[in-house]
Amino acid sequence: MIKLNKLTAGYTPGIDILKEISLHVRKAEIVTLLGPNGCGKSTLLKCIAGYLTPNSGQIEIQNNEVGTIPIHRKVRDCGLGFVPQTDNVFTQLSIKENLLAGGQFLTRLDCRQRIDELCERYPILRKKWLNSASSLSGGERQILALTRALMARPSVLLLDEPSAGLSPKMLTDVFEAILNIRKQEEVTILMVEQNAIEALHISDRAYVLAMGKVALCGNAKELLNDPRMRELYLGGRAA
Ligand SMILES: Nc1ncnc2c1ncn2[C@@H]1O[C@H](COP(=O)(O)OP(=O)(O)OP(=O)(O)O)[C@@H](O)[C@H]1O
Repeated sequence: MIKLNKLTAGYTPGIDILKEISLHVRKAEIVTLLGPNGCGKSTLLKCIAGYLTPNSGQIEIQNNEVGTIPIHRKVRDCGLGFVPQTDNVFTQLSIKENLLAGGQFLTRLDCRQRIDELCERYPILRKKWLNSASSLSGGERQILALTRALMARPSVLLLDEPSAGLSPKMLTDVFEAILNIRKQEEVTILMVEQNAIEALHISDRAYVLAMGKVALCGNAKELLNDPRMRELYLGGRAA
């Protein structure tokens, strides 16, 4: 579903942030990208999403090479949904307007049906329907961001730190929503997370990046108990 082959990318000519990264995410898997600050996790998502063109290597979504396709076409034509870490909702717009923006490539009827379907799942959206998104709590805003991305029925969802800034209770709610999205939509999910232990508990597999390279990868439950994981990333903490 997502396949990267020796992906190399950076922001400045001659300086590679990502160095020959190869990874894959199978259909309906949840895979988490972990690693210390600045190792390139968000850069990797930006490359897959189409904000950054790779210097070399291949990016496949649903077996199609998409390395040079810009984000709006990936969303419209390639089944991509992307929830960035910041600015992931239009705070000046209402909940209704945010969802309509997410459904811009749908027909009017399909858009209305999709909104009904998602509001049934997340009643808070209907409850605050005409309120501005800026009035939502952090957790509610994250649910809106996820829902807006789901409007286009993506087959692949990229999530950049969905738990950033959330309280433990909200983190649990958002991670539960992510698990439900996988179940209900059969969507393939690649997410970047700093809350490693909690993220590993809801993931199938994980990759740990260090200095722009894959340092470790494997089954999420096994990684939780892998001493190399503790050494590399958890600062010696037990999982
Ligand atoms: N727009 C940009 N222009 C130039 N350099 C950038 C840009 N965005 C990120 N970088 C640099 O790329 C490197 C990787 O950053 P990135 O945000 O991908 O790391 P990260 O692993 O997601 O970090 P964090 O966990 O702190 O969010 C860092 O050295 C960062 O300073």
